[in-house]
Amino acid sequence: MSPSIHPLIDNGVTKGDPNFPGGTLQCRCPSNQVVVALKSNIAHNHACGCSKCWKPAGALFSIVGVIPRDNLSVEANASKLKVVDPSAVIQRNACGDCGVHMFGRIEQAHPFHGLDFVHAELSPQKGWQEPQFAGFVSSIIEQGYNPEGMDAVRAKFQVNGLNTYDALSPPLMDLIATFTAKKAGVKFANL
Ligand SMILES: N[C@@H](CCC(=O)N[C@@H](CSCO)C(=O)NCC(=O)O)C(=O)O
Ligand SMILES: [Zn+2]
Ligand SMILES: [Zn+2]
Repeated sequence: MSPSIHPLIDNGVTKGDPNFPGGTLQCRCPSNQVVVALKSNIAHNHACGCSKCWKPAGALFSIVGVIPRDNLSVEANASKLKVVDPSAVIQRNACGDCGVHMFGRIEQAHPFHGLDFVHAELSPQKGWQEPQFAGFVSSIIEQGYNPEGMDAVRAKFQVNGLNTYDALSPPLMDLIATFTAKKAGVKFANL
């Protein structure tokens, strides 16, 4: 049987609307939901196998994308938000009642500073950017996934048109390396 990666991957990836204007995210409480407004589409949406990103029950992977922090505002029940792990680079603000992560924010100097991490599946609107790749794939082993099943996991992503990486995608890794090089004062040259 093929592994259950995430409902948005298992049933085939649905393309988003390239002109999607944004929408809202809601937590999963039956009442008094935390509501977050997003003023644009997300970017770099990806499946993440790391141990820290929120996943729906039964899923091996999270689906998470980024949005400029200025495009995100909490519209209702902000008082329910709690930072899951204050020592993490990404400060994941979760609903203290239902546990879903509403947004992750980076407050320190970091290549992704200014971008918030969000889960579009918490939105009632359709058209968000579809997942573009799978990152931190090998990290699922750290959470107890049998290493013998990894070929099947990677194959399932490939069948759905998603490349797999054990960190992030090449454009994001290039951003991280550029930030690190600039901080060190490296001068770029066409060697
Ligand atoms: N093996 C570790 C990896 C954790 C990790 O580095 N996660 C990345 C990706 S999260 C979304 O893409 C990261 O940037 N983490 C920073 C943070 O979580 O604060 C594990 O599985 O835990
Ligand atoms: Zn909630
Ligand atoms: Zn992650």
